[in-house]
Amino acid sequence: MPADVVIATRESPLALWQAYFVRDTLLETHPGISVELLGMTSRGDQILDVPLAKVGGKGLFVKELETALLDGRAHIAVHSMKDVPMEFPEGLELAVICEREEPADAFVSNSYENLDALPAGAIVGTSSLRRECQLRANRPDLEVRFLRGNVNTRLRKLDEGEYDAIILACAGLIRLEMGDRIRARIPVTESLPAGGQGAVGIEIRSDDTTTRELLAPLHHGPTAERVLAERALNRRLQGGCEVPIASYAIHEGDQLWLRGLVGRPDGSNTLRAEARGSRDNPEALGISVAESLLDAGAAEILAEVYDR
Ligand SMILES: NCc1[nH]cc(CCC(=O)O)c1CC(=O)O
Repeated sequence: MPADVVIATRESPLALWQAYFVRDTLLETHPGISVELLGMTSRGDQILDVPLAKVGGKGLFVKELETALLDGRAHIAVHSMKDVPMEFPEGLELAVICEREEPADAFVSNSYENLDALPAGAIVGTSSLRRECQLRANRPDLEVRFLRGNVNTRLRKLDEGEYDAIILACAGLIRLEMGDRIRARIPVTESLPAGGQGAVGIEIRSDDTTTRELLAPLHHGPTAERVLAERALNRRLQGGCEVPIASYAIHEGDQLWLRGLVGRPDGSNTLRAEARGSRDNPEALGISVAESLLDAGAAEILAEVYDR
């Protein structure tokens, strides 16, 4: 007997945490149903030594999970919202967005308290072009070096002394119970987060109303408003977390305040735009901030990144 809900999941520690979180919440909300995990190894986890933008970037992590949904081997796929492509394949859609964890980037180091404490020439590990461009713009004297792999691999490389510090998402560390590795939360004014960072989303087949109803209680409206605004910005700029685009929304009274950034990875040109808008129409806000960035020259910067 297949379970009532089969969750397709990657097998990295963070992906498994997210899948178990959704399973446990479903079981609490609907006592008596059965939930199973279907693990799959994503190509994104295997290719460690080249930038994501070069290996098919968008959706690398997501594709195998989506195939399992379309084949009927699984009912849902659980994703970090910042890794989910802006468009869904025919027949699939985002059903819910769960409550956001801390969205900021984390400064992680065994020797230094925060970014300001790093001496000139210190080696900082990240493979995110978004983190790199902001880091270089703030601290052109640092040396940014490439770093990929799952959270544990990155921490190991730091501990082995390859880097003076690394930048990770606070959310991943907190979820993996390694929040004590966060030496400093980097203010969003210094490292504006990626669209969707810290939020978990659940994808289903569009025609699967049974599963959609089971999932409904997991939806967190305020998080969804923020993430929809952020993703609308990314969608208008046609790029996700593999390109140097940041997008971050918060509530301010009954409005949403969205800040966006596009930067040259070398830190030499960083464009910023922001706007406030109705929380009833997050998409319109995302598009308008994206258009301000385009007016300022974002398309040229992004084209350079894709050509590298
Ligand atoms: N691209 C990998 C990835 N996808 C989601 C997270 C962290 C957790 C989250 O944002 O929900 C991470 C690791 C990182 O950026 O440090």
